[in-house]
Amino acid sequence: MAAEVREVDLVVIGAGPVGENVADRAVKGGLETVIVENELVGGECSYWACMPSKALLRPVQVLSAARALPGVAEAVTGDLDVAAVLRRRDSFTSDWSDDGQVSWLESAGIGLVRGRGRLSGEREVTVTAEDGSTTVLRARHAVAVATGSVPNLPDIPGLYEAKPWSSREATSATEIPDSLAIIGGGVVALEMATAYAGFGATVKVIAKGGLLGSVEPFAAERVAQSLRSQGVEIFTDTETSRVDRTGDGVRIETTAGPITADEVLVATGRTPATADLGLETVGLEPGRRLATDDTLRVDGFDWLYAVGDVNGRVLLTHQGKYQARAAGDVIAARAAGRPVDDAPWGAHAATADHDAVPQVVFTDPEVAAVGPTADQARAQGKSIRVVDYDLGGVAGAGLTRDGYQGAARMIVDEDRGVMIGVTFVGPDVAELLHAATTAIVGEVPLDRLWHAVPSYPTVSEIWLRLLEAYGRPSSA
Ligand SMILES: Cc1cc2nc3c(=O)[nH]c(=O)nc-3n(C[C@H](O)[C@H](O)[C@H](O)COP(=O)(O)OP(=O)(O)OC[C@H]3O[C@@H](n4cnc5c(N)ncnc54)[C@H](O)[C@@H]3O)c2cc1C
Ligand SMILES: NC(=O)c1ccc[n+]([C@@H]2O[C@H](COP(=O)([O-])OP(=O)(O)OC[C@H]3O[C@@H](n4cnc5c(N)ncnc54)[C@H](O)[C@@H]3O)[C@@H](O)[C@H]2O)c1
Repeated sequence: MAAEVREVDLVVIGAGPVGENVADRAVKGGLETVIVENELVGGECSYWACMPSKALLRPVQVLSAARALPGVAEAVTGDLDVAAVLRRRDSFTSDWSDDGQVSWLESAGIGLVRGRGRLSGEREVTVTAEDGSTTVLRARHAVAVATGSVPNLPDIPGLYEAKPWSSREATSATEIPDSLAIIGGGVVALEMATAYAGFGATVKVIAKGGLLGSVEPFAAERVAQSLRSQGVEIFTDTETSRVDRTGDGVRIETTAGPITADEVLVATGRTPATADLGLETVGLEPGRRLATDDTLRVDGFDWLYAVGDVNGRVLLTHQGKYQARAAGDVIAARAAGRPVDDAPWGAHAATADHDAVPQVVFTDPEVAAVGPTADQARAQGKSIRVVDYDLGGVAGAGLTRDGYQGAARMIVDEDRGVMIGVTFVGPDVAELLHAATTAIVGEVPLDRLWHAVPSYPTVSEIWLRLLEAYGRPSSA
């Protein structure tokens, strides 16, 4: 069967949140654009990651909040209705149908070609559909790779054969096992430990190092304490040497002794999805991340872009979509010969990837952080001052729940008089984060920040307390 050949301005491989946004911006910039998708339009985030995981976590957090509030606690007499929680989760994944997202592609003027896309030479992508038919897509201007990432499976004897869960099975489960062991101590591990413990499963976390390595240690410690208080067993600095599926579950040999459970979830990070992408046809090594400049153009190419998880810059949906806006716009600008604004903080540069990446870990308590931790800032050679404050001491926090426990840290760059990093840990801190991101990106001087008055009595009063603890610069 002869391959169909099509020529368009831009070919995007991967219709996750990032690929969709690259395509949308490029179409808005005047480019004829086709997107290639092998599974579901919407990608990992929509069906097996952000959306279903947060849909699983929210009821657990709400129940915990209700139980912490006298007058409300008395009204909550039962446990979670797990079947109802799973049904609500299904609605967020549209029952794993991408009809809605396909309609959106159509309305946005983006062409869709279903199948596995592989580079087959300069500016060329060959798509193999499920029925084996092929389409050759030739790009007049650019190819953008937005194929995301795949879970790591560590080389532990017996693990592959034991058919462990990945985050896909954990986020799409239709039944909750009585017990779940989790290998890994990162974000996926602790969010899923929170959800499954909330559903009544016995959860054991096996981390080869510490927990939540990317956040301030005091925040990770509070999450660990809370999980332990819910009955989650946490083994840190624990190596796994073997995994076997037994008649009634799994048996995991570790340096802390054997651990048994009905299921085992492996949450040990992710690898850029470049193994089967035809990278060798353009002189690149398969399996590696595609390193880019700040306009998301792959180093050494003038037509190849890599956006989102696949470039390994930041593995977060919102940051990938931020990159996508820059990439779609710059591809369109370069194609039309319009000026490119790739200076730091310019319209075509993903500068925030380096200095101002916000992330919320939706555990209970939540961790919300942006910018470097104190250790990271010191390692960067910055002259910093660290300001800590007890979040539970803020009037709004006390109103939010009785015995509110939380902490806040602000990191100030003493040479510039601006904050560069903020961490909150506590119930419902997620929505506090954007104010911090705004102040960091805007490089708002601390003496001006005193004029941004938080409403009373909200949790946002933490900003005033942090500034007071630092001291008003003009009155020093
Ligand atoms: C359990 C979990 C929870 C998460 N929660 C959050 C969260 O709360 N907030 C957050 O910001 N981030 C979260 N993340 C991270 C987030 O999911 C990713 O950063 C995001 O999905 C990256 O988007 P992407 O478009 O780059 O890749 P993906 O979403 O992985 O999309 C890539 C798409 O490309 C397709 N594809 C791959 N190869 C090919 C090919 N050769 N041909 C055609 N199509 C191809 C795939 O099928 C997929 O649809 C979570 C991740 C996990 C695992
Ligand atoms: N709320 C959110 O923003 C959110 C939620 C989930 C996932 N994510 C993103 O998805 C990505 C993947 O999450 P993740 O938790 O899988 O990765 P991660 O990088 O957060 O954590 C990986 C964990 O696995 C451990 N590990 C690595 N190799 C191991 C091995 N061989 N044996 C045992 N343990 C090993 C590490 O020590 C670490 O604790 C992250 O980059 C994260 O930012 C974000």
